[in-house]
Amino acid sequence: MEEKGKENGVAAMAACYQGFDPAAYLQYNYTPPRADFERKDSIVPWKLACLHRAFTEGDVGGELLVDIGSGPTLYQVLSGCEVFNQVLLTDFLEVNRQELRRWLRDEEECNLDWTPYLQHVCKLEGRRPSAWTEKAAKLRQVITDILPIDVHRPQPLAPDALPSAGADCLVSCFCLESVSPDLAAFTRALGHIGRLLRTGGHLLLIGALGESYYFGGPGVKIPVVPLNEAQVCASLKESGFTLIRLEVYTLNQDMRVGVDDVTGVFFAKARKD
Ligand SMILES: C[S@@+](CC[C@H](N)C(=O)[O-])C[C@H]1O[C@@H](n2cnc3c(N)ncnc32)[C@H](O)[C@@H]1O
Ligand SMILES: O=[N+]([O-])c1ccc2c(c1)CN[C@@H](CO)C2
Repeated sequence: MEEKGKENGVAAMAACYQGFDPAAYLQYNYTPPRADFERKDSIVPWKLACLHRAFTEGDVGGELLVDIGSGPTLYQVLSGCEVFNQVLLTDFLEVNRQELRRWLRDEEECNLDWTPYLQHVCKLEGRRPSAWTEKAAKLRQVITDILPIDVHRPQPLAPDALPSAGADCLVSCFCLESVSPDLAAFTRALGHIGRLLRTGGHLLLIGALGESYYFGGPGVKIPVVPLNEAQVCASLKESGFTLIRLEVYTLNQDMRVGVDDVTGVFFAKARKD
């Protein structure tokens, strides 16, 4: 595609995000039924189990974990914060970075109570649920910054954001396919974030399958690149990753709540060649 065409597509996506509403987004996706810790078929417990296993099975380690496109959510680093000494959160929008800062500073006006999430991950770790306060303290200790990011730039972060060797591990959830105008841009963005990761470092990627749109707030309809498993695998390979494991969750009717048309969720663990 012509350079102009690529820039127009990316600019159009950025315009869609101007109406993104963190509180609504959290309400749509991070409350029951999609986040019901009593339901075996709920999506969020499935994601937390994938992340817990991936962070704790022994091959992932180092100093620095970076979360790409954090949005207003913290769940994606609840297991990783026990493995890395430093965690960086990132997002394109100031409203999301503000939401995360509010939680970090333990301010009242957070739009979601993360306690059930902290308690659930403590349980996965074999700790008593009341250890959630220790996990919250650990998170506040290891998250050292919340940075602006644009995955469509060859250098998604500010030049001095990372050590020269890069991050030891990246996690990214529902970002690339939700911010890219098409599959080619998705794959390019995957390559851009791959450059933030050291050789041999791990990427934990969660994303939507078969999704063509989602609501980022009331009336804020955001287009999504509809992905299938084969495309995810091909894009990872093309971007210099070796796939270690791919897991897929298929939504049942109860999980389709009208905020998107997602049909499945993938979890990929990969290593940078
Ligand atoms: C669907 S949300 C995912 C949020 C969170 N990671 C989760 O798991 O729910 C997509 C996020 O990508 C961010 N975003 C939008 N454009 C971006 C870009 N060009 N580069 C990086 N992130 C972007 C949005 O601000 C939003 O927080
Ligand atoms: O069920 N979930 O846990 C969940 C969480 C976040 C998102 C989805 C589903 C589906 N839509 C994406 C945006 O493309 C955002």
